[in-house]
Amino acid sequence: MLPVPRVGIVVVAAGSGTRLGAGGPKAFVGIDRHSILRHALDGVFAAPEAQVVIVVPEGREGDARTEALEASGDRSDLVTVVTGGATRQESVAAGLRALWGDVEIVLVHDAARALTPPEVFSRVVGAIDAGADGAIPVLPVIDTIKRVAGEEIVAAVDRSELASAQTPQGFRRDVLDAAYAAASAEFTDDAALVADAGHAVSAVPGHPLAFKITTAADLDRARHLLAAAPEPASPRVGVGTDVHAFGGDGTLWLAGLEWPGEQALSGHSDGDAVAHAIVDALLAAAGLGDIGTHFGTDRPEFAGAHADAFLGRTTELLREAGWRVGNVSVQVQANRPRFAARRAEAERALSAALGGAPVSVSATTTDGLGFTGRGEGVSAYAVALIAAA
Ligand SMILES: Nc1ccn([C@@H]2O[C@H](COP(=O)(O)OP(=O)(O)OP(=O)(O)O)[C@@H](O)[C@H]2O)c(=O)n1
Ligand SMILES: C[C@](O)(CO)[C@H](O)COP(=O)(O)O
Repeated sequence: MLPVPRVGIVVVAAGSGTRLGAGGPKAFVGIDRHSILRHALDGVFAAPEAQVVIVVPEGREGDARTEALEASGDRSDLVTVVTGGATRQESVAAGLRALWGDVEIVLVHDAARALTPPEVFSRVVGAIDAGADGAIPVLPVIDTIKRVAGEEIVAAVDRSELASAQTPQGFRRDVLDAAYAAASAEFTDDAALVADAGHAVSAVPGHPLAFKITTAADLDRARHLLAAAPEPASPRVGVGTDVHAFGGDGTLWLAGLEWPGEQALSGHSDGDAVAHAIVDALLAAAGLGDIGTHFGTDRPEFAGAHADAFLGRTTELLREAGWRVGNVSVQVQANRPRFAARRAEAERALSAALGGAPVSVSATTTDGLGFTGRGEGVSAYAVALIAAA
């Protein structure tokens, strides 16, 4: 039974695209061989795991499900598709009604911001986790701004007091639900609606790639950016390290094995430094951040989790990004446990967790030097090779 995500992402894609002038709903216009919606969903599914509610024009629900199946890999169980309304706000409201009861944090994201990098989602969730009622990604205003009356320039506006709002815009679920229930006016974004309900909304750094595809020029810009994006060279290598101190509760888990009679390692998970070093090496090779990006302490489902959970999810993340695991080499630096008799067993366990990719495990001591030599903890160093799937 997979854990229910505590984050819900409402992807609003029900707009008509009038300003784009493509003659149909903007979300289904192609940037390249993929639609605006598909590119948006690729970013959503590379973000921390969430329920994904996709809001689309009436009659396009089936197309949206197809896009979602392709973007979500084998996580289509996280996807709900609903029909939008006449305004963005009505579409968001329809999406909110489809959220699961366990969802505590809601991100509302414009499908039109199709190239938004995953780290923007993480920054917004992090701000809510840090206590904000709401948080939105913003960019500084770079043009000189004027106040106008028709064709008359009335005054200059101090751009240092301004910012350009992007999405995903994130909120505590109870705050957003209450604000939408009380809304008595139309707002162009959810931050304005929540602020009108009396809540403070914080700003986090946005990203230039999170621009909204509104006009034909924006679509050309997106097409040029994707055309210019070089196919990532294959194969690629990554390196990862991890350290954990002894002193944890229960039994030692290391290199995917349980070690009865040995001191346990401490940490948010089971402290398996070997598995965590491999995770960092694989994510580094794929350019997908690091273990904190995807398995931070804000992810309760990984509290106490063992190697198979970490390595299985990492393998999924790589697959979703178009990579497969080539092989991994990892070295443990510790006085205990003694690996010689169980090295092959460890290699089998780690390989199984990586979908069968070959894993070599070696172990060494530091001849009494450093914290590992004093028996205070364990270090692990991993190198990973990945290739285009
Ligand atoms: N009734 C609407 C209107 C907008 N949106 C979504 O809200 C986001 C921002 O809206 P915008 O960029 O204005 O999209 P459109 O409304 O399609 O564009 P236009 O205003 O040019 O018609 C888009 O992802 C759009 O799909 C929506 O879900 N439902
Ligand atoms: C929500 C939004 O993308 C934040 O900048 C923007 O307000 C959408 O505005 P639009 O008028 O619906 O394009």
